[in-house]
Amino acid sequence: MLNMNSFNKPITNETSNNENISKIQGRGRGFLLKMYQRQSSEKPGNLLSSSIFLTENINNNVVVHNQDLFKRSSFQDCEYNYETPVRSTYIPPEPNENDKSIYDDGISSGIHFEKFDDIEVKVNGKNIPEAIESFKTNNIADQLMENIKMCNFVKPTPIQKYSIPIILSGKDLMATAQTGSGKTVAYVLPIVQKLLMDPQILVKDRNHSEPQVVIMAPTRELAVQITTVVLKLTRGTGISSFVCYGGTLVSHQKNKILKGCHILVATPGRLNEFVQHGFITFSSVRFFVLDEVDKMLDIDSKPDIDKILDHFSMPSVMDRQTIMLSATLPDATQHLAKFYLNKNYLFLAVGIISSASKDIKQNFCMVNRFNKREILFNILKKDSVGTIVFVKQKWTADFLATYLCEKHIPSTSIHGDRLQDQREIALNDFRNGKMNVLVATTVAARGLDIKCVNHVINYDMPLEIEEYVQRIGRTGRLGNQGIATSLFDPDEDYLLVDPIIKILASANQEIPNWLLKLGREAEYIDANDDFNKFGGSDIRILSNSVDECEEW
Ligand SMILES: Nc1ncnc2c1ncn2[C@@H]1O[C@H](COP(=O)(O)OP(=O)(O)OP(=O)(O)O)[C@@H](O)[C@H]1O
Repeated sequence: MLNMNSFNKPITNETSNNENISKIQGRGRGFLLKMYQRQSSEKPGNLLSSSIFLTENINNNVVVHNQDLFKRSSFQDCEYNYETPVRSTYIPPEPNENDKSIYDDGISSGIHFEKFDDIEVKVNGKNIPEAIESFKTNNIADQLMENIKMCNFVKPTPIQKYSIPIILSGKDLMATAQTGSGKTVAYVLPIVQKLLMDPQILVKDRNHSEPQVVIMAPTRELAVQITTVVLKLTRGTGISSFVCYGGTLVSHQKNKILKGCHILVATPGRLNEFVQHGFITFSSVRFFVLDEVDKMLDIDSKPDIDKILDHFSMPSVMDRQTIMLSATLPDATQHLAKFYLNKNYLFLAVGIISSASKDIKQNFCMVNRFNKREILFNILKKDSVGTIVFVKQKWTADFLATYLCEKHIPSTSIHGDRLQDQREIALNDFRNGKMNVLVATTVAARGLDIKCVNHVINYDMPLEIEEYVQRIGRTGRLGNQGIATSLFDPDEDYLLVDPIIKILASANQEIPNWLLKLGREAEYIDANDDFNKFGGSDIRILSNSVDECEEW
């Protein structure tokens, strides 16, 4: 039987019988918990159950974290890959077309929503259509207009003012705007309008189906969220949509896909699986969207995207419309992305490229690896409601969530080793306030639009500045104010000193003296450095390959 006290013993004692001892030295209790489970579960009658954990260790008024963790058999963390994951049998809940409650989950615009209009917008390229000031223009279909009203969208956000006419004009688009500024609607709405204006027969048979729109997202939860936006805007239009993503029962998704859909939202791995089996071909594709394009074209995901775009059935760039968006758009991504776009694509940037939203108050706290956990607890014991805590590793997510539960702070975790139903339950529990804290790895860093997020804490700093911007962007959305607190360990995070200083300066935030000092000591920054020169631009301007550049 497991006693939590055993986790406080030195690691060497805990694992002294284990032949893998050298592997797990330095690991935390979350990791050990799983090792223990693995050992225990091998012995009949010694199964570790959540109820044991519950009764022995947690007071009744505290919600228990990850009961399911104890039932799981597969655990992988970086180099530790003990078992091949089992094929998932999870069937996600079906969206009900008549369920109007989906319209309740959007974030309401905050006090700074009107200030969005003051942000500088740049559009580069030829024949730029005029921006719209209201949704009521461009002959938007009545049913679509009705759906916009149901969403409570009174006027378009700046990215929408420009992207809607651009996409309606048939141009390819690469666009960037700060986190939480309505980029999803910025492409879904004009695509739906175009499908309604020019309907085409849906091609499908018993063996395969051909979506007309493919929207790709890097994470499963984001794909599901995008599908909800699609559902909100397509209600009553006859346009069908489907989301295919990993961690769910393949045969179930296959059957659904073979029924045909106009709009397919997908994560790369599962889509490729269906494409390889011939269940999906792209001959009917009219629109191809890469959301979070910088993530989709990074070293891990690009091969999957290439497979899809190089597929024999995929129409050429001239015969499809390609749209790419992200809040963070490094030059390197632009260099890669231009090969997937028509060469006359338009480049749209709202605000400083890759900058953080000014509605997020960014705090920094210098820590070391030994005092971090206590500092986190001290922050959360004051107020923990609606907090996402980001960590680097999966086991840290489970460990911290368990630790916080022990401290009577209802917490759950989301990371890539949790089964998909567990991930969705964790997210829903956080969304509906059952859990105050969501401890997350990078899987929750991008795109997630959750009403209640007041505070983002970087328990571990990310490796890249883009991820920092994306993580803190889970709060302070749509003109609402939010707080981000980063626990900065100079020994670990020294490479981020310079980019963080620039991000803080570009968002008009106070830069802590210790951070400036660290920057100067490491000679990262020049005393005369103009921090406000942060941000990128359309890469074609540097090479003089764009003929027209207009600024609004
Ligand atoms: N015109 C609008 N008026 C009011 N709310 C809107 C409007 N457009 C979108 N929203 C809402 O804004 C919120 C944020 O939108 P969305 O998630 O698309 O932002 P985003 O820019 O894609 O963020 P991220 O970069 O983090 O992915 C959503 O809750 C959405 O419903």
